[in-house]
Amino acid sequence: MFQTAFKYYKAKTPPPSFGEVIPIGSNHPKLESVPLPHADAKSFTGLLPPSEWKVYELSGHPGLLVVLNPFTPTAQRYWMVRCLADYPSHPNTTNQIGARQLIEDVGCSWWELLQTIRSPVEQRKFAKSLRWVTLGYQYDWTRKVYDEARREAFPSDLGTMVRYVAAVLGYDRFSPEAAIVNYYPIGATLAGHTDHSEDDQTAPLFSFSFGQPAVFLIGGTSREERPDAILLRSGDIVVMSGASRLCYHAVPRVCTDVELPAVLGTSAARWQGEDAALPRDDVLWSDVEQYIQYSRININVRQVLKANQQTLQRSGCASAS
Ligand SMILES: O=C(O)CCC(=O)C(=O)O
Ligand SMILES: [Fe+2]
Repeated sequence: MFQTAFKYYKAKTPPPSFGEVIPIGSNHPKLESVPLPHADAKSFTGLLPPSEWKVYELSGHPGLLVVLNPFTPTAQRYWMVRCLADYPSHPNTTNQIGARQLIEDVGCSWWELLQTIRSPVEQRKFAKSLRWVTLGYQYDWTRKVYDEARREAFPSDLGTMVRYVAAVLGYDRFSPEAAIVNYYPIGATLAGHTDHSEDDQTAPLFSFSFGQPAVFLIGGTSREERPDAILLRSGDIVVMSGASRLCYHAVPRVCTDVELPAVLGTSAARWQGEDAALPRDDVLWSDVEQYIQYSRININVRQVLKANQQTLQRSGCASAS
Protein backbone atom coordinates (compact mmCIF):
# COMPACT_ATOMS: atom_id res chain seq x y z
CA MET A 1 0.00 0.00 0.00
CA PHE A 2 2.81 2.40 0.89
CA GLN A 3 4.68 1.75 -2.33
CA THR A 4 1.53 2.14 -4.42
CA ALA A 5 0.88 5.58 -2.92
CA PHE A 6 4.54 6.52 -3.34
CA LYS A 7 4.50 5.62 -7.03
CA TYR A 8 1.20 7.41 -7.55
CA TYR A 9 2.48 10.72 -6.17
CA LYS A 10 5.88 10.38 -7.79
CA ALA A 11 4.53 9.78 -11.31
CA LYS A 12 5.27 12.32 -14.03
CA THR A 13 2.71 10.99 -16.50
CA PRO A 14 -0.03 11.14 -15.64
CA PRO A 15 0.68 13.59 -12.80
CA PRO A 16 -1.21 12.81 -9.57
CA SER A 17 -4.32 14.55 -8.40
CA PHE A 18 -3.76 16.56 -5.22
CA GLY A 19 -7.42 16.01 -4.31
CA GLU A 20 -6.60 13.69 -1.41
CA VAL A 21 -3.56 15.57 -0.17
CA ILE A 22 -4.27 17.24 3.16
CA PRO A 23 -3.22 20.90 3.28
CA ILE A 24 -2.01 22.01 6.73
CA GLY A 25 -4.15 24.77 8.22
CA SER A 26 -7.30 23.75 6.37
CA ASN A 27 -10.56 22.62 7.92
CA HIS A 28 -9.84 19.09 6.76
CA PRO A 29 -11.70 16.48 8.83
CA LYS A 30 -8.44 14.57 9.41
CA LEU A 31 -6.73 17.60 11.01
CA GLU A 32 -7.61 17.74 14.68
CA SER A 33 -6.59 20.96 16.41
CA VAL A 34 -4.57 20.30 19.52
CA PRO A 35 -4.21 22.75 22.34
CA LEU A 36 -0.64 23.83 23.08
CA PRO A 37 0.73 22.76 26.46
CA HIS A 38 2.75 25.98 26.66
CA ALA A 39 0.81 28.51 24.58
CA ASP A 40 1.81 31.14 27.13
CA ALA A 41 5.58 30.64 26.58
CA LYS A 42 7.45 33.88 26.08
CA SER A 43 8.13 34.72 22.46
CA PHE A 44 11.19 33.73 20.45
CA THR A 45 12.80 35.80 17.69
CA GLY A 46 11.63 34.72 14.27
CA LEU A 47 8.60 32.79 15.49
CA LEU A 48 5.02 33.94 16.00
CA PRO A 49 3.85 33.98 19.62
CA PRO A 50 2.80 30.40 20.48
CA SER A 51 -0.75 31.58 21.21
CA GLU A 52 -1.03 32.16 17.44
CA TRP A 53 0.35 28.78 16.35
CA LYS A 54 -1.97 26.35 14.62
CA VAL A 55 -1.12 22.82 15.71
CA TYR A 56 -2.86 19.68 14.48
CA GLU A 57 -2.73 15.98 15.04
CA LEU A 58 -3.44 13.84 12.01
CA SER A 59 -6.31 11.51 12.73
CA GLY A 60 -5.39 7.85 12.42
CA HIS A 61 -1.77 8.77 13.21
CA PRO A 62 -1.55 9.45 16.94
CA GLY A 63 1.55 11.51 17.73
CA LEU A 64 1.93 12.88 14.21
CA LEU A 65 1.75 16.63 14.83
CA VAL A 66 1.94 19.39 12.27
CA VAL A 67 2.45 23.07 13.00
CA LEU A 68 1.35 25.50 10.31
CA ASN A 69 4.28 27.78 9.46
CA PRO A 70 5.03 29.75 12.64
CA PHE A 71 8.11 31.47 11.12
CA THR A 72 8.38 35.10 10.10
CA PRO A 73 9.56 35.69 6.50
CA THR A 74 12.89 36.98 7.83
CA ALA A 75 13.38 33.81 9.87
CA GLN A 76 12.56 31.65 6.84
CA ARG A 77 15.31 33.40 4.91
CA TYR A 78 17.63 33.04 7.88
CA TRP A 79 17.26 29.23 7.97
CA MET A 80 17.57 28.94 4.21
CA VAL A 81 20.83 30.88 4.31
CA ARG A 82 22.17 28.79 7.20
CA CYS A 83 21.34 25.58 5.29
CA LEU A 84 23.05 26.77 2.13
CA ALA A 85 25.90 29.05 3.16
CA ASP A 86 26.94 27.60 6.51
CA TYR A 87 25.91 24.04 7.26
CA PRO A 88 27.50 22.40 4.19
CA SER A 89 30.98 23.20 5.51
CA HIS A 90 33.76 21.25 7.16
CA PRO A 91 33.48 19.27 9.46
CA ASN A 92 29.91 18.41 8.48
CA THR A 93 29.56 15.59 5.97
CA THR A 94 27.71 16.02 2.69
CA ASN A 95 26.85 13.59 -0.10
CA GLN A 96 29.18 15.44 -2.50
CA ILE A 97 32.36 13.48 -1.83
CA GLY A 98 34.55 15.39 -4.32
CA ALA A 99 33.37 18.78 -3.17
CA ARG A 100 33.74 17.70 0.44
CA GLN A 101 37.47 17.10 0.00
CA LEU A 102 37.89 20.41 -1.81
CA ILE A 103 35.95 22.24 0.88
CA GLU A 104 38.19 20.70 3.53
CA ASP A 105 41.44 21.29 1.63
CA VAL A 106 40.69 24.85 0.56
CA GLY A 107 38.83 25.72 3.74
CA CYS A 108 35.88 27.26 1.95
CA SER A 109 32.17 26.56 2.30
CA TRP A 110 29.98 24.76 -0.21
CA TRP A 111 28.31 28.08 -0.99
CA GLU A 112 31.63 29.76 -1.75
CA LEU A 113 32.55 26.86 -4.00
CA LEU A 114 29.22 27.20 -5.80
CA GLN A 115 29.87 30.90 -6.44
CA THR A 116 33.15 30.11 -8.18
CA ILE A 117 31.38 28.16 -10.93
CA ARG A 118 31.02 30.56 -13.81
CA SER A 119 28.83 28.60 -16.23
CA PRO A 120 25.18 28.98 -15.14
CA VAL A 121 24.39 25.46 -16.40
CA GLU A 122 27.27 23.89 -14.45
CA GLN A 123 26.46 25.99 -11.40
CA ARG A 124 22.89 24.77 -11.30
CA LYS A 125 24.03 21.18 -11.86
CA PHE A 126 26.37 21.44 -8.89
CA ALA A 127 23.70 23.13 -6.75
CA LYS A 128 21.18 20.41 -7.54
CA SER A 129 23.59 17.64 -6.67
CA LEU A 130 23.74 18.65 -2.98
CA ARG A 131 21.32 16.22 -1.34
CA TRP A 132 22.20 16.05 2.34
CA VAL A 133 24.38 17.44 5.08
CA THR A 134 24.68 15.95 8.57
CA LEU A 135 24.94 18.08 11.71
CA GLY A 136 25.93 17.11 15.24
CA TYR A 137 26.39 13.34 15.41
CA GLN A 138 27.40 12.51 11.84
CA TYR A 139 25.32 9.72 10.35
CA ASP A 140 27.03 6.82 8.63
CA TRP A 141 24.67 5.99 5.77
CA THR A 142 26.38 2.74 4.89
CA ARG A 143 26.30 1.22 8.36
CA LYS A 144 23.11 3.10 9.31
CA VAL A 145 24.57 4.24 12.60
CA TYR A 146 25.68 7.45 14.22
CA ASP A 147 29.38 7.64 14.93
CA GLU A 148 30.67 8.49 18.40
CA ALA A 149 34.04 9.35 16.87
CA ARG A 150 32.34 11.90 14.62
CA ARG A 151 30.28 13.87 17.09
CA GLU A 152 30.44 17.48 15.94
CA ALA A 153 28.99 20.47 17.75
CA PHE A 154 25.29 20.92 17.03
CA PRO A 155 24.71 24.45 15.61
CA SER A 156 23.71 26.48 18.64
CA ASP A 157 21.12 28.67 16.86
CA LEU A 158 19.36 25.61 15.45
CA GLY A 159 19.59 23.83 18.78
CA THR A 160 18.07 26.79 20.61
CA MET A 161 15.22 27.14 18.12
CA VAL A 162 14.41 23.42 18.18
CA ARG A 163 14.51 23.26 21.99
CA TYR A 164 12.08 26.18 22.09
CA VAL A 165 9.65 24.58 19.60
CA ALA A 166 9.92 21.27 21.48
CA ALA A 167 9.23 22.93 24.83
CA VAL A 168 6.19 24.81 23.48
CA LEU A 169 4.82 21.47 22.27
CA GLY A 170 5.41 19.88 25.67
CA TYR A 171 8.73 18.12 25.03
CA ASP A 172 10.80 20.04 27.56
CA ARG A 173 13.49 17.40 27.73
CA PHE A 174 14.16 17.08 24.01
CA SER A 175 17.87 17.32 23.25
CA PRO A 176 18.84 18.08 19.61
CA GLU A 177 21.98 16.02 18.96
CA ALA A 178 21.89 15.20 15.24
CA ALA A 179 20.24 16.56 12.15
CA ILE A 180 20.04 15.58 8.55
CA VAL A 181 19.48 18.52 6.26
CA ASN A 182 17.82 17.19 3.12
CA TYR A 183 17.98 19.18 -0.11
CA TYR A 184 15.40 18.36 -2.77
CA PRO A 185 15.55 19.92 -6.22
CA ILE A 186 12.06 19.79 -7.81
CA GLY A 187 11.42 16.19 -8.84
CA ALA A 188 13.66 14.67 -6.16
CA THR A 189 12.09 12.12 -3.82
CA LEU A 190 12.83 10.35 -0.56
CA ALA A 191 11.79 6.69 -0.49
CA GLY A 192 9.71 5.13 2.30
CA HIS A 193 11.67 4.44 5.46
CA THR A 194 11.58 4.52 9.24
CA ASP A 195 14.12 6.36 11.38
CA HIS A 196 15.38 3.92 13.98
CA SER A 197 19.13 4.47 14.25
CA GLU A 198 18.81 6.54 17.41
CA ASP A 199 19.52 4.90 20.76
CA ASP A 200 16.49 6.76 22.07
CA GLN A 201 13.58 5.91 19.82
CA THR A 202 11.03 7.46 22.10
CA ALA A 203 12.15 11.09 21.72
CA PRO A 204 10.24 12.77 18.88
CA LEU A 205 11.70 13.84 15.52
CA PHE A 206 11.31 17.50 14.57
CA SER A 207 11.20 18.23 10.87
CA PHE A 208 11.30 21.76 9.39
CA SER A 209 10.51 22.48 5.75
CA PHE A 210 11.55 25.52 3.75
CA GLY A 211 11.19 26.50 0.11
CA GLN A 212 9.04 24.65 -2.39
CA PRO A 213 6.11 22.47 -1.30
CA ALA A 214 6.15 18.68 -0.97
CA VAL A 215 3.80 15.77 -0.59
CA PHE A 216 4.69 13.88 2.61
CA LEU A 217 3.38 10.35 3.10
CA ILE A 218 2.83 9.02 6.60
CA GLY A 219 1.91 5.38 7.03
CA GLY A 220 1.97 2.82 9.82
CA THR A 221 4.62 0.52 11.23
CA SER A 222 4.35 -1.79 8.22
CA ARG A 223 4.52 -1.07 4.50
CA GLU A 224 1.17 -2.80 4.10
CA GLU A 225 -0.72 0.04 5.73
CA ARG A 226 -2.18 2.69 3.50
CA PRO A 227 -0.48 6.07 4.12
CA ASP A 228 -2.07 9.50 4.27
CA ALA A 229 -0.64 12.33 2.18
CA ILE A 230 -0.12 15.79 3.62
CA LEU A 231 1.15 18.88 1.88
CA LEU A 232 4.13 20.48 3.57
CA ARG A 233 4.88 24.07 2.67
CA SER A 234 7.58 26.52 3.63
CA GLY A 235 7.87 26.94 7.39
CA ASP A 236 5.64 23.99 8.31
CA ILE A 237 6.88 21.74 11.12
CA VAL A 238 6.20 18.00 11.43
CA VAL A 239 6.70 16.24 14.75
CA MET A 240 6.85 12.45 14.73
CA SER A 241 6.17 11.43 18.30
CA GLY A 242 4.45 8.67 20.25
CA ALA A 243 2.95 5.94 18.10
CA SER A 244 4.05 7.74 14.91
CA ARG A 245 7.73 7.96 15.85
CA LEU A 246 8.64 4.69 14.13
CA CYS A 247 6.14 4.82 11.26
CA TYR A 248 6.95 4.64 7.56
CA HIS A 249 7.16 7.98 5.80
CA ALA A 250 8.38 9.32 2.48
CA VAL A 251 8.52 12.36 0.22
CA PRO A 252 7.25 11.24 -3.20
CA ARG A 253 6.95 14.70 -4.72
CA VAL A 254 8.52 18.12 -4.46
CA CYS A 255 6.73 20.50 -6.77
CA THR A 256 6.02 24.17 -7.40
CA ASP A 257 2.86 26.10 -6.58
CA VAL A 258 1.83 25.86 -10.24
CA GLU A 259 0.93 22.19 -9.71
CA LEU A 260 -1.14 22.94 -6.61
CA PRO A 261 -4.68 24.26 -6.12
CA ALA A 262 -4.59 28.06 -6.50
CA VAL A 263 -6.34 28.58 -3.15
CA LEU A 264 -3.08 27.67 -1.42
CA GLY A 265 -1.47 30.89 -2.64
CA THR A 266 2.22 31.28 -3.37
CA SER A 267 4.97 29.79 -1.26
CA ALA A 268 7.22 32.80 -1.84
CA ALA A 269 4.82 34.95 0.18
CA ARG A 270 6.02 33.01 3.22
CA TRP A 271 9.62 34.20 2.88
CA GLN A 272 9.22 37.56 1.16
CA GLY A 273 8.56 40.86 2.86
CA GLU A 274 9.68 42.43 6.13
CA ASP A 275 13.20 43.77 6.11
CA ALA A 276 15.67 42.09 3.84
CA ALA A 277 18.13 41.34 6.64
CA LEU A 278 20.28 38.26 6.19
CA PRO A 279 22.46 36.57 8.77
CA ARG A 280 25.55 37.07 6.64
CA ASP A 281 26.50 40.05 4.55
CA ASP A 282 28.63 37.96 2.17
CA VAL A 283 25.55 36.11 0.93
CA LEU A 284 23.33 37.64 -1.71
CA TRP A 285 19.66 36.99 -1.08
CA SER A 286 19.06 36.95 -4.84
CA ASP A 287 21.36 33.90 -5.14
CA VAL A 288 19.57 32.06 -2.32
CA GLU A 289 16.19 33.01 -3.76
CA GLN A 290 17.19 31.63 -7.13
CA TYR A 291 18.13 28.29 -5.52
CA ILE A 292 14.96 28.08 -3.48
CA GLN A 293 12.79 28.65 -6.55
CA TYR A 294 13.62 25.12 -7.65
CA SER A 295 14.28 23.45 -4.30
CA ARG A 296 12.96 22.36 -0.95
CA ILE A 297 15.11 22.14 2.18
CA ASN A 298 14.17 19.94 5.13
CA ILE A 299 15.94 20.06 8.49
CA ASN A 300 15.31 16.78 10.30
CA VAL A 301 16.36 16.98 13.94
CA ARG A 302 16.87 14.00 16.24
CA GLN A 303 17.76 13.21 19.80
CA VAL A 304 20.21 10.32 19.61
CA LEU A 305 21.05 9.54 23.23
CA LYS A 306 18.69 8.50 25.97
CA ALA A 307 18.27 10.83 28.92
CA ASN A 308 21.42 10.55 31.08
CA GLN A 309 23.25 8.55 28.41
CA GLN A 310 26.67 10.08 27.72
CA THR A 311 27.84 8.21 24.63
CA LEU A 312 26.44 5.84 22.03
CA GLN A 313 26.00 2.18 22.84
CA ARG A 314 28.22 0.66 20.20
CA SER A 315 26.73 -2.79 20.43
CA GLY A 316 23.07 -1.98 19.92
CA CYS A 317 22.20 0.05 16.92
CA ALA A 318 20.02 -0.19 14.08
CA SER A 319 19.83 -2.23 10.97
CA ALA A 320 18.86 -0.78 7.65
CA SER A 321 15.31 -0.47 6.46
O1 LIG B 1 11.98 15.73 3.89
C1 LIG B 1 11.19 15.34 4.74
O2 LIG B 1 10.13 15.92 4.98
C2 LIG B 1 11.46 14.08 5.52
C3 LIG B 1 12.91 13.74 5.69
C4 LIG B 1 13.10 12.46 6.43
O3 LIG B 1 12.19 11.69 6.61
C5 LIG B 1 14.41 12.11 7.01
O4 LIG B 1 15.38 12.88 6.86
O5 LIG B 1 14.50 11.05 7.66
FE1 LIG C 1 12.72 10.14 7.97
